[in-house]
Amino acid sequence: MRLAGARRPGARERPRAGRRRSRLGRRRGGRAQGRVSAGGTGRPVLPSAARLFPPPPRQSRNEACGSPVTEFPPLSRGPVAGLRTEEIGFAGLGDLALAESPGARAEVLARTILAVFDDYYDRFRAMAPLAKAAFETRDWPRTVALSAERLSIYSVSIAILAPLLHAAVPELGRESGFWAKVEAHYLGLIEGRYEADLAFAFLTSIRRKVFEDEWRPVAYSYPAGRPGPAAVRRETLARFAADMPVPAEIARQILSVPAFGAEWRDRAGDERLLAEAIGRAAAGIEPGCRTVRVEMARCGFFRNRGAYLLGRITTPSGRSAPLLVALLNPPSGLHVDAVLTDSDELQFVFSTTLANFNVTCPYYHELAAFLFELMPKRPVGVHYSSIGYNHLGKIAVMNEIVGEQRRTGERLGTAVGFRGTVAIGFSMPSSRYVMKIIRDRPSDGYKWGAFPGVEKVLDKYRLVHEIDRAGSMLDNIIYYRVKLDRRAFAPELLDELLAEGGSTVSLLGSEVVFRHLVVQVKLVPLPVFLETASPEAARLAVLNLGDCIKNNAAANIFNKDLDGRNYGVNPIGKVYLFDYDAVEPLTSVKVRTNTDREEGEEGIPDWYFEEGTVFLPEEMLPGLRIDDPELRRLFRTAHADLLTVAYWEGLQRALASGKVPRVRSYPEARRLARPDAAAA
Ligand SMILES: Nc1ncnc2c1ncn2[C@@H]1O[C@H](COP(=O)(O)OP(=O)(O)OP(=O)(O)O)[C@@H](O)[C@H]1O
Repeated sequence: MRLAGARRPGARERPRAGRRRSRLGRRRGGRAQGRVSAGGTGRPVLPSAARLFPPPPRQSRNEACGSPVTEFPPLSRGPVAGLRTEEIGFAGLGDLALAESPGARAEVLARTILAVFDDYYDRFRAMAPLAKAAFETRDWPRTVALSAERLSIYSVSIAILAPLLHAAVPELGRESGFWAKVEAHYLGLIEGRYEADLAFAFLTSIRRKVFEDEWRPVAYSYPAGRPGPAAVRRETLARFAADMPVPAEIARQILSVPAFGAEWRDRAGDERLLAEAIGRAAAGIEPGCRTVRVEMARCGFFRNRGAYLLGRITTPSGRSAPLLVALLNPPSGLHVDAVLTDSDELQFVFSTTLANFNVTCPYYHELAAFLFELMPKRPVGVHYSSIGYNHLGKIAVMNEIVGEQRRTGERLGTAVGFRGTVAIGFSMPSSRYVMKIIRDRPSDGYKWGAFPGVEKVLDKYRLVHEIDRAGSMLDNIIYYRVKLDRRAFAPELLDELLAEGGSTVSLLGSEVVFRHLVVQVKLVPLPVFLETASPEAARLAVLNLGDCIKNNAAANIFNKDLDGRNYGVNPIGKVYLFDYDAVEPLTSVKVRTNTDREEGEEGIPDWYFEEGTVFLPEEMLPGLRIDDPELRRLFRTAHADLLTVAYWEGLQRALASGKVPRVRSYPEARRLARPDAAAA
């Protein structure tokens, strides 16, 4: 971590944790240089000149619809309401007493695990219709609760069942061949099911938990006995065809796909506007085309206060554009808010930096494949995660990384950019991912006093995975007990991993075993990006950096290490925070100013001695590592509010009172132009 707003490492004093008001604790030389302090800082602060009622937080430039940001959740998860796993686990295991042979016991165990999986999967699937109903009835707290429950239900089921199995089936730990028997029975039981791969992944998760075993990607081929891909695809996508100009009738059919049970504000008007938008997109990809085909996923995508319909527009020459219809349901009624037809814009709506979608379609492979066709710049594994199949996404991502390595023969080496003091980042040159581990101890240059330990840092990464990342923080996939081929590592990296992360990394024959491994999508670290970017791209990145900081804040996430090195730029120019060891709830931060100063003890401001994180917004700019004076000016002008106490305190008040700012996920310009738009 680095100090927010800090100069280059070494250029300023490191704040000490827990500094108190004391003559011994004061700094010499007048002005303290601390922008954000993990411990205390101190010097007098005059009553702030901040306005009592600051303007509401500005909406981010790169976003535009309506998804409320959830509040900062506690680190520990509560039980999932109504989960029957424990009940089922006990009931199933009762039959073990009757089963005498190892084969019979293995079968009972396989059936028990499958019953728990079925319970989990039933509940998981029930959540999408519930999310749809919550959207229709505007039950927003329910929507947020469902989204949180959906994220945790898989791991909670496993966490409950694994110790039960351990206690009830002692031979699990003793007899090495017993698990193979369980697996063989289980495979027989799930054969032919559509969700067999998910069921199998569930078994391996249980196995990993029971054995505290190393983790290995589940390579499970499509099981036979369920509809083949073509048949399923026909069921997954609805198809429409029309002559140009596109008639409103086509739009009517598209809007009927999820059969919304809510009152429309002006359905006929929406049908007309949607048809026009489709026609414009078709003409855009093939000027003068006479006909158009539209394929729509036969489901609704629900997230926070929004619902989305997803499809593709194809012209006679075979050119195509994605189609995303964004709907809102405010008290004035259900309506189409925006229509998007650009892949990069869709990519942002489907970003895993936002909450997952609840999707009313069970065919997750076909949906993930369709999403990949529409947004090919994102790895396919990430598409599974964006529709809530995080575990399959996790497997797909690991398979992709292993596949990338086999295909390119590249080796894992230290990631491009600054070496972290807390983490070691590594990747392959053409990989789409970065992996990292947390060091046993921070390296020189660590600025935050006592190191809280590897687990506490991982907790922060887990926390960010579990919240709505407000379109501004990368998701983290955390693997436990994963092993990778030793030959994939550059020797210097391997030496560093073993030396600096010995409690996490070890060698096991030809494998490197990790107790934890964080994987994120690879970005270009901001300072590296700015070194080579065109002036236009650099300007956009600097503007997006400000938006990113604002969206972090709207999610109640404050990165006290406000240093440009912790932010990265993706292929479509968006900026995200990727380093989480210095994140804190914004509501716990003390926002202070240097400009208004009370007479304090020997000219030292009171905040210098305050406990906790003290943040001086006016001093944040130097730390962002925007070296070009023109770009710095641009940031200062476009994001002047970020440099004020009023902005941050206003946001803190909004968060504290539950008035959580909305995060928008598509550009304002894509909203449908209506005569009543101002009123909406
Ligand atoms: N998602 C990512 N995309 C690209 N590079 C990354 C990513 N995550 C990490 N890196 C690289 O790995 C390095 C270390 O990662 P990270 O910033 O998380 O470490 P850290 O020790 O927490 O940093 P700090 O010392 O600022 O606390 C980064 O400086 C960057 O070069």
